[in-house]
Amino acid sequence: MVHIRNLHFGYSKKRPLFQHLDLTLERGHIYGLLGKNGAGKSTLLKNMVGLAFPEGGTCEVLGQPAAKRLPAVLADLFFLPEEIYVPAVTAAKFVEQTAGFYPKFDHEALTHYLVEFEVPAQAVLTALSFGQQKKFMIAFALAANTSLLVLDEPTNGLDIPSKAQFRKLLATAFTEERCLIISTHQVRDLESLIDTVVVLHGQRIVLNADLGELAERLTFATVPEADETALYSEGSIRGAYVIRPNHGGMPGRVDLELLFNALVGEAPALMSYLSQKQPTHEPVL
Ligand SMILES: Nc1ncnc2c1ncn2[C@@H]1O[C@H](COP(=O)(O)OP(=O)(O)OP(=O)(O)O)[C@@H](O)[C@H]1O
Repeated sequence: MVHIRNLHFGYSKKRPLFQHLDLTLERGHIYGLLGKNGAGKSTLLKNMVGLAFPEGGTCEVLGQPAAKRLPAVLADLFFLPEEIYVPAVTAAKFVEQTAGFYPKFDHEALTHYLVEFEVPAQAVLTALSFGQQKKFMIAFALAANTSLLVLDEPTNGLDIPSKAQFRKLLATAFTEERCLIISTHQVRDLESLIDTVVVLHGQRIVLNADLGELAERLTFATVPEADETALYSEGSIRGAYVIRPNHGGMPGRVDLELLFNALVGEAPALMSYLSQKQPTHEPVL
């Protein structure tokens, strides 16, 4: 679905944002793209959807260079940017004017999503609150039914019930034919939704791993004191949060926040442990 090889990109020559960046995304997965503020998540997504152009390397989407922005590719991908701008028309008018660009657009699904999100369908879009506008666009993005759906910080501006609703609707709209990538720096918003975690750090992808596999390989715990078995530890008022190897125990919950902190803190023991085995669908570390 998305094949990025040896991507080089920077807004200025002096400050490259990506160097030797590789990433593969496949159908049937919901990817969570995590990275610190300014790591380049939005920029990476823009390269994928043909709104930023690689300086070196290749970025292919649906078998075509993303930068070509071929109509057939654009009809089968939807990109929802972090900042949204809606026109001063009703939802119905917006749908009438734009749904035609997406051959698989599902009008019934849109009605259902708008009801679930409690977005008034008759209102002029610019008269809606920012959160309501965002929910309208998320509903539209899901209903467009494209093979590739790229959502940049979709939960920004959503209240707590809407975030839960967002996770529910996304899970409903997902099929094995689709590939979803969602960026966030609010790691907890994606827990229980994504199946694969992608971490962007230091100009490259430092992790692209299946959550089930991570749960089999790692355990996350709070202990009175970290010992030498910890691959990574972080002090807390209750003791220490630790990541340890899971030696054949039951897979538990992956603490995405702790894992993220470890990866961007460049925890060498964890990096080395994870690199010992090739994950199923992308080189890690
Ligand atoms: N159009 C642009 N022109 C010049 N620099 C830019 C442009 N867009 C982004 N940048 C810079 O590129 C870097 C990465 O920005 P980007 O928005 O991709 O990061 P991000 O990981 O999405 O951040 P955040 O989590 O804060 O949204 C930042 O230093 C930013 O200032």
